[in-house]
Amino acid sequence: MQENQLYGRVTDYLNSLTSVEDSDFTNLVTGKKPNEIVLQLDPNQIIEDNFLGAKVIWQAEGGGGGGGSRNLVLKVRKADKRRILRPYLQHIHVVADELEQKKRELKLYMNVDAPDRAWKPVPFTHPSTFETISMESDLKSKVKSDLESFLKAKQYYHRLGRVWKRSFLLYGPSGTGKSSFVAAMANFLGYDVYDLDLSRVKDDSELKILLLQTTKKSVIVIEDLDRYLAEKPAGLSFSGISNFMDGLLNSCCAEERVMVFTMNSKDHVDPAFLRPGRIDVHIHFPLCDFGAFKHLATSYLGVKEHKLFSQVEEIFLSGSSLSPAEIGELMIANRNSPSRAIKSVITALQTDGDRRGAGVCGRRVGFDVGSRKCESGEPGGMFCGEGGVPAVRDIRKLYGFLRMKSSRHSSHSQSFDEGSPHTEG
Ligand SMILES: Nc1ncnc2c1ncn2[C@@H]1O[C@H](COP(=O)(O)OP(=O)(O)OP(=O)(O)O)[C@@H](O)[C@H]1O
Ligand SMILES: [Mg+2]
Repeated sequence: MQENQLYGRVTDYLNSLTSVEDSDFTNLVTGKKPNEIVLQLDPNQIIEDNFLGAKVIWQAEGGGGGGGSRNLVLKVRKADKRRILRPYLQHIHVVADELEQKKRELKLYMNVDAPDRAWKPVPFTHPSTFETISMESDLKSKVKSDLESFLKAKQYYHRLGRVWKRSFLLYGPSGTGKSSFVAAMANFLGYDVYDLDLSRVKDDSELKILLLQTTKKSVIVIEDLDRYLAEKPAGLSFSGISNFMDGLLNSCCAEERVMVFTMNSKDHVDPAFLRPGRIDVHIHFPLCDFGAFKHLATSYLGVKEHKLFSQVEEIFLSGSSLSPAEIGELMIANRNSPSRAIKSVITALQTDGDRRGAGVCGRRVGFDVGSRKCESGEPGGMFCGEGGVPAVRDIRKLYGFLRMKSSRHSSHSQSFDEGSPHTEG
């Protein structure tokens, strides 16, 4: 009568294999999340898997009447059995853990004022994902693979005697998608979010305590750090904040933290806060360019081409720009008529957007990985991606910047620099 937990874990593991998708048939069932569809082994279906060079076969055997199968039979060649069986089962446990982590309900913690002075959780239900954020797809893949390699790097960090954390700086004008991107990261990792409001923190020791109270597998976020630092706060010291950023205290008791700091601009921030090691990856969120506009038009209006596009492109090239949030709102408000939506964007670009984009090309769009990139085997520096329009691409190349293709509010080009904050030039 007791559920065999291994059965559930192996089932989750098998349902996640690409070979399920590749097979001639399988079952489709609704998942726990809205609109989620899960592939599920059919009784009598045979699935292949590979592990350490050995082929293994799983067969689900029907358990009569109830629909789902009740037994799973694993077939391994005799010659491979001794070598792979235990590590293979261990591998299934590890993958099942990761899948479980991704399925669990996430929480958003916020630090509250006296008298509690502690984290208060609420369910984290932000719908943002990397798919819903418009951003150069190359950049998006870089961020994803960066996060994935971080997740796998526990031994590596330990060997170096480093705290197992990764820090990101997201910077760019308002409405370019920085906060949405934080939510997308948390959803991607399946991590809880700790949203730290520094203005509610009394002093360095309270900051330390808050850090110690965070749990592993979490994203710790400080929004608008530039604004906070510019106000020259009385309670917190430089070393208090930088120790927090370094996660020093956490080295004894907790790991797997992703730290994210957002800023409108890093121009007036003490470079010591941004040095490699303290911030591993810099991602710039720029205002829209024509490529980003087209991406928004595709997602918000369902329009890939339009006769007004050439006029829009010209306006962008003349130096006008708006944030993805501003353009997105106009598109949502006029979503029933793409022509009207695009005309409203043109009007807004001509009035509110005049010259705002003048710095966009010159100021980069990129994805710079700082020094940490070297640790993961990649050279530090800026990666260059493709733009959407030849003329724009040329300008980007000229400045050596990588531009994000789409953005809505915050989409835009981002620079993802791991390691060297100066890569943006
Ligand atoms: N790149 C983007 N792709 C899709 N939607 C975006 C993008 N950028 C912004 N948006 C939309 O614009 C709105 C505002 O974005 P967001 O709050 O993430 O911007 P922000 O950069 O954090 O702004 P602020 O600096 O003012 O906090 C969100 O509703 C989001 O959906
Ligand atoms: Mg924000």
